[in-house]
Amino acid sequence: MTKEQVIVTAAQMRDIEGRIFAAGMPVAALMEKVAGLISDSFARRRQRLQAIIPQGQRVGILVGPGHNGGDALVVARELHFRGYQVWIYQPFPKLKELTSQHFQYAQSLGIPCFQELDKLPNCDFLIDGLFGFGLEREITDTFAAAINYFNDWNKPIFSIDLPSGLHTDTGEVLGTAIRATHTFCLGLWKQGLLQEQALEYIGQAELIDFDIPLADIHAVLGEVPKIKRITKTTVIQTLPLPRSPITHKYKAGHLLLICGSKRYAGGAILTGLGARASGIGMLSIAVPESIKPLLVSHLPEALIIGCPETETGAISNLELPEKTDLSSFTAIACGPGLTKDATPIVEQVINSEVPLILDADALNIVAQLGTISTLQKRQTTTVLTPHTGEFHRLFPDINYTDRVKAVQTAASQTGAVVLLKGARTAISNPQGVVWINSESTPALARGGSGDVLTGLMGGLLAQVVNKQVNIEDVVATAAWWHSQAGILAAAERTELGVDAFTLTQYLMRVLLDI
Ligand SMILES: NC(=O)C1=CN([C@@H]2O[C@H](COP(=O)(O)OP(=O)(O)OC[C@H]3O[C@@H](n4cnc5c(N)ncnc54)[C@H](OP(=O)(O)O)[C@@H]3O)[C@@H](O)[C@H]2O)[C@@H](O)CC1
Ligand SMILES: Nc1ncnc2c1ncn2[C@@H]1O[C@H](COP(=O)(O)OP(=O)(O)O)[C@@H](O)[C@H]1O
Ligand SMILES: [K+]
Repeated sequence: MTKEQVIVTAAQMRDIEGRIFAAGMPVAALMEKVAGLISDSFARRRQRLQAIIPQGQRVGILVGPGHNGGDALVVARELHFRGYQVWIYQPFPKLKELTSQHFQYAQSLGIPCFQELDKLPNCDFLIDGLFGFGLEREITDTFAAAINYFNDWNKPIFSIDLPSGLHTDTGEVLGTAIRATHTFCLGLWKQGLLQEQALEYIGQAELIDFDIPLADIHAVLGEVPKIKRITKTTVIQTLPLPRSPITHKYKAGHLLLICGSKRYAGGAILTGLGARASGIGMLSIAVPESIKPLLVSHLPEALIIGCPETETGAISNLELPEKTDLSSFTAIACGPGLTKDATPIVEQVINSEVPLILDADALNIVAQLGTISTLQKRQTTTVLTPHTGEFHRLFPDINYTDRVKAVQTAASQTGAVVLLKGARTAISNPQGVVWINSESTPALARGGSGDVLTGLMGGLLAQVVNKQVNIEDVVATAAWWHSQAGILAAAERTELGVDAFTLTQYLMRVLLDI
């Protein structure tokens, strides 16, 4: 486990912090260290912003009553000595002791301090140290008004630990919250920063590592924490790289994709292209007979299985080649573009004993058949990849405001690994081990990008399923890879330039970078 993978709640962070202090680290020394690191990072970022804000020397520091405010005051002092024009806004009648001492010292240095909004001078940046992980109740009255006022300034805001007003664990807005352009998360990632509802407030998030001993993290979270961020480390451990020099095509997985209909032919192509990018040894794609020529022209390396079709152009029954049955495949991915008319096909694959990914229409069909009763029958690996709408159809009784809890419940009820898609995709296995994909791009919010993910994941699963890997690690690796391709593509082509086909062309580039 690396520190970049760790995710903590406020209570866990407090316990970890408590152990450090109990071991002898003085609170004031830790605050100095943290604030020094923040000041360095702020100065580096400000330099990068200089092209946009040429003068950029005037900094307003927002100070709260607790140690988040203390951090901010040390940053104020540091920036003052580095030649910035600093002022402080501190409206609270009572401060924690250490914070109060730093406030007194800042005043003695002649840094202007204000309690009222209408007296504040102009500035180029704001640093937000109003509340950190100590915020547990709604912000109201003067303090809420102040936050809204600063948001309206439209200046870059750098938040210390998390944007003031966000709940540390759920990411929900407690009354109102600072809309930061940048967040310096201190020590370990707070769970709230990885929740979708917090995203509009965080801006760019950066972890400030202040050398928390791993032993303290393990003591509080256990040797293997349950909820983690997906990072390159997991991905490198999971990818089927390097390949064995003596492998052959049948050893590198045989994936069966079941997808597409006359109406949704493109979905089948995108799923196939996603699978192609995974490096799969053998790829078979079952589609309705009438779209077979189209698939052949896009994926000449794949075995396209043309199946009999319904009047509506959906697959009516799986007609596999001679001497082949479902057990001939190492994995099956089923769903994109199928339409609901393919119900018998979905029932058939669910009854097989092959590792199975269900997506899109296959999920809607499962919901109609009865999610839990249908999936509990399965003896082998099942992966479900719903977006929020599909999730709701599958699990109408699960509240998904806390997406982490929702995905854990869904996985435990069905015995499947569940991936809940979104801006911050969350993945859980039935035992509640969760991965959160914390780097992505809204460029992916386009029809067809989920089909690419299903193909990619199917291809990975088929290659590694018989090796000693956790299925949730494979699913997480596919999600990470897919998002990184989106990020890379958006960097070169803007957030509007990443259609699903283009996305498939960037998948391989991600691997070159690792
Ligand atoms: N973890 C670490 O290792 C390190 C942590 N560090 C820093 O400490 C921060 C945590 O500090 P913290 O515990 O003092 O809490 P913080 O978030 O500053 O604010 C709580 C204060 O706000 C008040 N308050 C609460 N709600 C309110 C409301 N709605 N409206 C008005 N007031 C409200 C509450 O007062 P009370 O509840 O008593 O009224 C309390 O005084 C952390 O985020 C990080 O920046 C670093 O310095 C070093 C390394
Ligand atoms: N705002 C966003 N930020 C990051 N990723 C997103 C965002 N919106 C959607 N995505 C990703 O894009 C993909 C969309 O999948 P899905 O909704 O199944 O699309 P489709 O069914 O059209 O292929 C998912 O992987 C999802 O996580
Ligand atoms: K803050």
